[in-house]
Amino acid sequence: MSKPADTLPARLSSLPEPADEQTHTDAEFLKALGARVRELRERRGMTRKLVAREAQVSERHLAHLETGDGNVSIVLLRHIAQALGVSLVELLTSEVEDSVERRLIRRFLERLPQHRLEEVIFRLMRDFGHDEAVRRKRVALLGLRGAGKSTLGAMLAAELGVPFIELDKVIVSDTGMPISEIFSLYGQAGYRRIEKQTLERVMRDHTEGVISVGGGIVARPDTYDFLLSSCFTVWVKAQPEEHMARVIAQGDMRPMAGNDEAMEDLRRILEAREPLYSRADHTIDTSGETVDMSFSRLKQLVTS
Ligand SMILES: Nc1ncnc2c1ncn2[C@@H]1O[C@H](COP(=O)(O)OP(=O)(O)OP(=O)(O)O)[C@@H](O)[C@H]1O
Ligand SMILES: O=C(O)C1=C[C@@H](O)[C@@H](O)[C@H](O)C1
Ligand SMILES: [Mg+2]
Repeated sequence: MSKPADTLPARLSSLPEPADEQTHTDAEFLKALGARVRELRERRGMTRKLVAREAQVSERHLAHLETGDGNVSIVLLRHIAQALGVSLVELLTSEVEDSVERRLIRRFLERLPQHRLEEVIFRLMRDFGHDEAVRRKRVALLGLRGAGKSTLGAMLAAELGVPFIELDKVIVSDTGMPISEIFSLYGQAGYRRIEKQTLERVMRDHTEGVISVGGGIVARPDTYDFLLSSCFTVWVKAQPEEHMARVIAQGDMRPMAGNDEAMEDLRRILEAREPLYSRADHTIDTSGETVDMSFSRLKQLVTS
């Protein structure tokens, strides 16, 4: 049997009834939500009229919401969030619950134009996606054909006593088809899809190693960003004429066969990929160098 209220200890009898307490908490919540909407709107320099128009709510309704007097539907709240350029979750999360650091980062990102965000993601992934020490244990060599990735990569792996993985060769062995056949069957897009999956698997399987990747890996931004954020990357570079001479000297007469048109193609590809290859952690220009000279520079770069 329950005790009458007047016999309850003073501490308990002074507490609000559960129903009153709920009403109080709801009112607090609506007030905080309203304040947040207003703050976001003002931070964006948007008038109430503009937000109301974009969210398709009446200005009066929005004013009520901002003062904590209106209890809007979830659908309207979603429209308001969209008009303010935030997610529903962000709208509902009180900044008080956030650390100062998170708030600063969010404000900084809000001020950045959309086109800079991709670069921010890349840098965050590269610098914080993996522990820097872990990332440096996997060295990836990239660059055009004939750059010296296989030659220098094998030497470096032997020197460091780690496995040497040639991504193109792993793909050939997995699929049982030469690269040219994969290209003609599945196209470049198909090859890049396989390349992405293979790279992800190689990264899962190897916490250390030297990896040589195909020159075209830069074609797919997500694969390339993943590579840059998972490995210590070195662009092995050479002059176009030298790329051509080395490939021909190897007896590789694929599309590059010594003619002016192929040379022109090579120059064009190198030029187009230059800004992408330059995103690697380091570059070594092997032009006019012997293999030993380039190797000792690579070794120093990786071990310093
Ligand atoms: N300084 C140098 N550094 C590296 N390789 C050099 C250098 N000078 C000459 N070479 C020669 O260039 C060739 C480079 O071929 P390698 O197969 O290593 O290139 P790759 O970047 O792996 O090309 P691919 O993309 O076709 O696999 C080798 O025959 C190597 O001996
Ligand atoms: O540079 C390129 O575009 C390519 C290089 C090869 O390693 C392969 O990845 C493929 O043949 C494409
Ligand atoms: Mg190679």
